[in-house]
Amino acid sequence: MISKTKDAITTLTITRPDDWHVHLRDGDQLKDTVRDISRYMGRAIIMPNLVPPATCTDTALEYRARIMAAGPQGDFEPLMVLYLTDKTTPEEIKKAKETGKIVAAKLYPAGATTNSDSGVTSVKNIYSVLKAMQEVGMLLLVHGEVTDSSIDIFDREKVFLDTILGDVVNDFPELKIVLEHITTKDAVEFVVNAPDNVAATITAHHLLYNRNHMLAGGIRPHYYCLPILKRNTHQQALMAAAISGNKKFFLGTDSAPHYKDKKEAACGCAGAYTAHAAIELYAEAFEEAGALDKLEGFASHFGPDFYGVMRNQDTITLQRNPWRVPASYSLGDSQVVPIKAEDMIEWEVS
Ligand SMILES: NC(=O)N[C@@H](CC(=O)O)C(=O)O
Ligand SMILES: [Zn+2]
Ligand SMILES: [Zn+2]
Repeated sequence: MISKTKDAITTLTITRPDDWHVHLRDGDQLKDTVRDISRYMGRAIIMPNLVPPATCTDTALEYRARIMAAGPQGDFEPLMVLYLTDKTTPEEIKKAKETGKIVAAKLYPAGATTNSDSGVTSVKNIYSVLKAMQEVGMLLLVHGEVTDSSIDIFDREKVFLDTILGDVVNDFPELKIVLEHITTKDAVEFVVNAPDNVAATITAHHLLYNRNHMLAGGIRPHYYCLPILKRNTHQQALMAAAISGNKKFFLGTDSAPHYKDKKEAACGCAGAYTAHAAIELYAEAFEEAGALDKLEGFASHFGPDFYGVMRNQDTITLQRNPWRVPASYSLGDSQVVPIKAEDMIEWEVS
């Protein structure tokens, strides 16, 4: 439901959204990340790239218990994910699935991103695991970048699609696959042309920004994330996909906090924090594209439909009420600098 005064839309009520890709970290950071994610998200897919990673059923369930102990608001439900390694077994997949609390497993090519060193060194090493996932109906979530140092960082997503993911899609026709945080026109086309068991998440920051925001007029480390921001033509292709109404594209923030001093460093960490204003940032992007009416499908319908779970039954309301984002938020015993720090956000969730 949309209300207008004169021409501007002032309130927007949508089915409660879910976040299909988020990093909550662990330890004393959980009180902060869990507070933010559970403000209005119904459910979230919790990424397992902890130190050490959540590679088995027991560690994933223990992590879930720590998230619940951090005191989420409302009926927030964390959906857990197993971190795949070369050593993951089909038996572990079956055990995880039987818990009902672990809904997916994550393929990190070893070395591709933050805390991915224990990831998979060759997708062939996990073919028996992918077969088991296909059989039991567990989703495969993919960080889609090659790690070959000879491949330019701006090409790593496309090369992954061409040399790795295409074969996986062909070899496992019944396996549900989510290509996470897509960043290129090539990825949009790959997903559009793939069968219905292949979908993708899109972050708010890849809709709002391109590599100029990170690199023109000074280097801005808080925009540095992986896959890296691309040129504006790719940003436009992502926006077109997000507002297309195509059910294969849905919300996954990839909100990934790192301490301020770890970002503002000679060798800064990859990851952007957006959970302080997740749906608000998407609303800005959709409004800029003149497509606020497409936000609900993307944020609240297509994700649960693809995962095969019920849509949330209640709603949230966004109001036009511009507010200034703080310079930083507390994160554990330190600080995180959020996206749009000290800048204005147009929308507020009431
Ligand atoms: N996206 C990022 O730049 N970083 C994520 C890892 C990931 O999702 O690839 C993180 O955990 O910090
Ligand atoms: Zn990733
Ligand atoms: Zn991520």
